[in-house]
Amino acid sequence: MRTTLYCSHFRMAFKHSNVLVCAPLEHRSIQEMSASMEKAKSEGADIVELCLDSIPASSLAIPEEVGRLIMQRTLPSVVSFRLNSPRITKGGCKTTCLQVLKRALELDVEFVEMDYEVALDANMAFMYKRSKSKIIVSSYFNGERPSTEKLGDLVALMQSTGADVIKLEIAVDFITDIPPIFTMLTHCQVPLIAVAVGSRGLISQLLGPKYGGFLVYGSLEEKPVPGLPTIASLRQVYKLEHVNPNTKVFGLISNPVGHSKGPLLHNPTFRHTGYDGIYVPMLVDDIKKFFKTYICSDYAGFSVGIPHKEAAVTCCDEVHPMAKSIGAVNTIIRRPLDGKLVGYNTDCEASISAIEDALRERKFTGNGAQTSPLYGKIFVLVGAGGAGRALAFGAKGRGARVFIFNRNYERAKSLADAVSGEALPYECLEKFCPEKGMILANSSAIGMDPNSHQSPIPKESLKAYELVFDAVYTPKNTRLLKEAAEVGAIVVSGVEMFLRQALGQFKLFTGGLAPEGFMRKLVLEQF
Ligand SMILES: O=C1C[C@@](O)(C(=O)O)C[C@@H](O)[C@@H]1O
Repeated sequence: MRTTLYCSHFRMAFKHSNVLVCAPLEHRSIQEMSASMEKAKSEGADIVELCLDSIPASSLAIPEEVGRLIMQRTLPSVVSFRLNSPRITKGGCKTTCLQVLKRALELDVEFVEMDYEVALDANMAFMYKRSKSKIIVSSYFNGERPSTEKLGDLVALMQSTGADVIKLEIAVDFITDIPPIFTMLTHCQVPLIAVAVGSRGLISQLLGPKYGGFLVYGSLEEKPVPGLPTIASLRQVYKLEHVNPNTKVFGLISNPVGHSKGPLLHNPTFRHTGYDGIYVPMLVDDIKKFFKTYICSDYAGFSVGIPHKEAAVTCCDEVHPMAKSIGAVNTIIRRPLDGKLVGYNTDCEASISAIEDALRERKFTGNGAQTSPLYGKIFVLVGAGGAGRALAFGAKGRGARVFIFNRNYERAKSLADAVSGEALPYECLEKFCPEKGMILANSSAIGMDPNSHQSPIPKESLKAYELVFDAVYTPKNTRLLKEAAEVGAIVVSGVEMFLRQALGQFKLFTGGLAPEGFMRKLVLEQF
């Protein structure tokens, strides 16, 4: 009880309310660590972890240097020296470990963190009982997926060492390995830090405050760590101080996922509209397994990105007729009424309306206000994945003649058959020019960061097109769009499609209206 009270008082002492953001600092020298502490402070960290085992023992002068670092700290600190941690490849030296921790305890640094094995050392227990420092006792699992029961037993043992805070770090291979960590956080009676380590572990940090985690780790802007959010994103994008046990979780299921601007758009919009939600990137390998694992009603809605849009159809209990005919879902809602997963496609209307508006606005000479400017046009589509399907069905629905080019011809053929279009071998794209003034739409990932030097088609061939659209939105101005503009075509950026599909999603997520002006302004600022 004393500990719990202490910890909540400790948290309240911070300017950022109930969520502590901790920057773990791993460096080869005390000087670098000191400099990083200043950066962490300026980026908005509440606390730093001085990971002293990351400094080679030969260059670690204890007690002088370590003492100086602690005494001159400019942020509350955790001094850690782990024998069993992801940082150490050869295994740390126990003598050095004990000397470092002893020095930190003598100086009453705010927190001292040690491995469970070290905490069992009678000498150490004696020392930490005489210090004002709070003790974090930690355990690290690599390769093993401990069950919730095993974790529970371990926490009890760790607690019996007199720990004030327990820390569990579990290396995960898949996002579906994370839920036992959330279960532990929810049920644990002592202050607990429980995190999944690795690139698939990100949501264990972002959702930690929902489940009552003691703190959240964030990396420095200049030293990103896979699976750790940057401190800046925690402060400016996710604003975890708003997250509470009732917060609804929305996520982008995609692989890769890091390129997405979705979190930058949906999170501020939730706050702007007063909706209690958080939108997080979910690096998913197996979408079926994902939905079998994340069954809680708090996981209220999802965007679906590459390469999962087609497989997503089979994960839903119900699919909107338009998404069904397209054969791709980019939005899934867990219907509050009965918990059923319902799939939609907001890509189709988003992309086609963006193209139509650009034609109407800039060039269209008219075939009647009621008719789509795509009517009767040749619509050349590159790519036949989930986004390609939405474009092909949309264009066909507007009366365009659809031609599909895809590296895998069979996929192009099957989509072409579905929209009564024509599939052609990818190699023919360059010379394809049955008439001038065609529409070109790239739905493949060609040209997406980090491959922004690529384009699906040579510049010379673009002269045959009146309008060129690129579903890629990172970068905003892809090579394809730059070259299309240079040859005089109307260009429509994937950013416009991204915004419009997100507007549709936001309505489905919240059951309310999407503030279009606010979201458009955000998108313009972000890109
Ligand atoms: O294609 C996209 C883009 C997206 O995957 C993203 O990058 O945020 C989100 C999806 O909903 C959408 O259909």
